[in-house]
Amino acid sequence: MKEIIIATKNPGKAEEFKTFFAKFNIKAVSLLDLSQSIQDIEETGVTFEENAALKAEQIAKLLNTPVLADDSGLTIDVLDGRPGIFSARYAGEPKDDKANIEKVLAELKNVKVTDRTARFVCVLAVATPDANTIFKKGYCEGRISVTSKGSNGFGYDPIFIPKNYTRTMAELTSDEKNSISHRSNAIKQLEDWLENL
Ligand SMILES: O=c1[nH]c(=O)c2ncn([C@@H]3O[C@H](COP(=O)(O)OP(=O)(O)OP(=O)(O)O)[C@@H](O)[C@H]3O)c2[nH]1
Ligand SMILES: [Mg+2]
Repeated sequence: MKEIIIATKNPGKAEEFKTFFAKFNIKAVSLLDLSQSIQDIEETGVTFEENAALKAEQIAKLLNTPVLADDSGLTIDVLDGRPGIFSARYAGEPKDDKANIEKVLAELKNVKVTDRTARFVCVLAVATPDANTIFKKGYCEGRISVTSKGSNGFGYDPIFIPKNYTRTMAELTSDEKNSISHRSNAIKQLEDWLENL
């Protein structure tokens, strides 16, 4: 079976990549699966693209093999796009999904339902040792709920209601999330590349 390294230490993302790539008969191996410990890559970029490239290119160089990285986040219109590239650590170090959710809900406390529009963004970068890095971008439109609901998924899923749904992303099954998510919309654009892997 073909394999690809996914430069992530986020177990929620890793699980989603394994499910997507199994459909292409490709085994997705995350940094959590490797026996050697890999240092954290500093995400010093100012865009999703820059951070995805930093992760993919540094790990591709280290392992001398093609590597895919995902930089993603939630952008909320009334917060001028925050938390954006800072989504993982919006409430500070260490990374804490629950604290991030509480911070967002507090910031949107007095914001009415129609003004709570937001979207998830996912940028994938594929780095190979001897070719230019390629990028694909996917979105998922929706709005921020008033309370946190559901226990599937990760991150902000319990407070994100996708467009045309009444349940939060964390109340959807993983198949439902994977059919509409920002990550699946980005991966769909990689299909040709995956077929030639
Ligand atoms: O509810 C969510 N459903 C999703 O599907 C999703 N995708 C991204 N996010 C948020 O954005 C951060 C990414 O930051 P990020 O790209 O730097 O990843 P990360 O630091 O978690 O892991 P790594 O891949 O860098 O190792 C994550 O931690 C989450 O807070 C999501 N939240
Ligand atoms: Mg990160």
